[in-house]
Amino acid sequence: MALHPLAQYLDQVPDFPKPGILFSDISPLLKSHFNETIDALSELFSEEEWASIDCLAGIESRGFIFAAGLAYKHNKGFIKVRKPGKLPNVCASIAYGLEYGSDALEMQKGDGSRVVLLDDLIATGGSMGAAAELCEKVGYEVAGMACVVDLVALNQFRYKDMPVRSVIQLED
Ligand SMILES: O=P(O)(O)OC[C@H]1O[C@H](OP(=O)(O)OP(=O)(O)O)[C@H](O)[C@@H]1O
Ligand SMILES: Nc1ncnc2[nH]cnc12
Repeated sequence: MALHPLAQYLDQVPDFPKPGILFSDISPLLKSHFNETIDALSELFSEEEWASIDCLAGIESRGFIFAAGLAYKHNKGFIKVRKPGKLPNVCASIAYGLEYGSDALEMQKGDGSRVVLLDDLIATGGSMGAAAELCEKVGYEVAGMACVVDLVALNQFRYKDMPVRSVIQLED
């Protein structure tokens, strides 16, 4: 598959934040092509799908940027999936591993809304998987998952047979 034109605005940084990690930095993309990136994420879902979605859930911190942009574009609510110790009235938390470490995510109680989970990038799928599990644990229905960049070599991630949709697929 041809590389999406927005891929040229990613900066590939070797050995960050740890030796051996090739970090895909979205900073140039955010600075010059934010609207185009939100539009490309939006097109990953059909009009019918958007009509059936209640909220966008962003995974702290880079996921917040895209979930908030899409929430505004589609006039939907925004839900925070936060790192530990930041949210009051936490309903549940979950520990997970990611490409360069481990962490935990926390959420407040859900209300049965249908949510789409958003992040900037999927590497091992640890963060997205934990967030999806947590959404269901606190009482949301996961209607979809999406990110800007999929590091395809690092994951074959599925949550309950649901793929993570992505704008840019980086093969290596
Ligand atoms: O698929 P995975 O192996 O889980 O890696 C992907 C996650 O790693 C990064 O988050 P990070 O925890 O570095 O937080 P940040 O968004 O605050 O930079 C990125 O934003 C994803 O959430
Ligand atoms: N290689 C990578 N680049 C940017 N963010 C990441 N999060 C996890 N792995 C990453």
